[in-house]
Amino acid sequence: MADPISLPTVLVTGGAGYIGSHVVLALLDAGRSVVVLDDLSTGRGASVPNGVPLVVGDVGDAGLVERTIVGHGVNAVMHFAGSISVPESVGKPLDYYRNNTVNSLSLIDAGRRAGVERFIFSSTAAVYGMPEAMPIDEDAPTDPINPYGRSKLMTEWMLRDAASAHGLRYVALRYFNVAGADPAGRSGQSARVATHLLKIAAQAATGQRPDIQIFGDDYPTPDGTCVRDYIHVSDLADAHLAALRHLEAGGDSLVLNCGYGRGYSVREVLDMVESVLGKSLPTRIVQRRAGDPPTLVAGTERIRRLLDWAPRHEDLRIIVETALSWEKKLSVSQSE
Ligand SMILES: NC(=O)c1ccc[n+]([C@@H]2O[C@H](COP(=O)([O-])OP(=O)(O)OC[C@H]3O[C@@H](n4cnc5c(N)ncnc54)[C@H](O)[C@@H]3O)[C@@H](O)[C@H]2O)c1
Ligand SMILES: O=c1ccn([C@@H]2O[C@H](COP(=O)(O)OP(=O)(O)O[C@H]3O[C@H](CO)[C@H](O)[C@H](O)[C@H]3O)[C@@H](O)[C@H]2O)c(=O)[nH]1
Repeated sequence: MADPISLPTVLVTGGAGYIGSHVVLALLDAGRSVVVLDDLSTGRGASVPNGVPLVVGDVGDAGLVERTIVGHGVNAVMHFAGSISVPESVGKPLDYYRNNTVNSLSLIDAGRRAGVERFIFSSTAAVYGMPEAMPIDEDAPTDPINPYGRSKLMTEWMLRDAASAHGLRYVALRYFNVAGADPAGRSGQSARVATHLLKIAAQAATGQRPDIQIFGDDYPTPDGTCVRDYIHVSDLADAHLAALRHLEAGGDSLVLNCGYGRGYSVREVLDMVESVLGKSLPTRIVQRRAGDPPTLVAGTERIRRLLDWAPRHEDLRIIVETALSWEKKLSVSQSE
């Protein structure tokens, strides 16, 4: 294990949220020291482990960011803080450009002024829009179809240009469908407003909603429902550590997909939920949701090769089991 004294602290923005909290755990497990900056707009203070400093504030507050970097001896930033709902971004585009693009600009610039040389950014498969060829590799055209995807792609561009001009190096990770929970039960998806398929299914499984809507069963896919590449959140966290090690070893800037390269349909995911539960759940076929591509599957050759990343939780059953265990734990703690 690395000596925590000899390695600089990592600033994790959005570390009180779903994915950020799993990355904080992975960093601690690897013996790294961490400081979290989060405004708790969707995250929970309780998701930040005891002993990890939590700075409550806005990632767009450049003075606060610089003081945090200098005060904690930070030399790498992992940037998760942002707004994440595609449909909300269509109704409130300027909020998304402000929180995702403008605040990222402020963070990158504050980091640069304070001497941060390594930056890892949460990007998204939404930058590809409606791609034709599957699996999607990183050289596929980027053509996002909503403000969320555009707000993230602009941040990738800012990082690319800042890297050329100012010597920082970065890894932009384009996540596909993140799901599951820490296998040790320390964190999980705790969003107050659920939109993701597996979170919705977990809420139905724990009696928090009467049924699950399936958004369309007339897509050009084997069973008519949309196909997605679900990646376990702890494997995604490992990818962040691998990206950090890559940058710390002097590696070049990279843009990488994060997925497994294998797709499951909505029905297949719900079948697995029912198999794990040992009972069926009420489902309803409703209209297609606007903006859903039929199939999104990541090309993963690049991340496996360049980061030497080897996922440990690739089995859909593990993703579903960990998500359900977390939801049970959360619903018990919320009812207490
Ligand atoms: N969940 C997914 O499937 C998915 C897919 C692709 C990309 N991403 C990206 O991953 C990142 C993390 O997503 P998540 O699912 O953990 O969401 P989340 O909402 O659980 O986490 C976001 C965190 O950022 C914080 N935050 C938001 N705006 C902030 C601000 N201005 N200043 C400080 N903190 C702020 C929130 O309080 C929250 O803790 C996001 O950037 C998201 O766009 C997520
Ligand atoms: O109640 C639900 C919820 C979802 N779905 C379906 O399940 C699939 C997965 O939907 P999610 O909302 O879980 O995830 P998305 O594929 O829409 O979105 C994910 O991928 C996007 C990129 O395309 C963004 O990165 C986004 O943040 C990330 O969660 C979609 O076909 C959706 O229509 C349902 O049928 N019923």
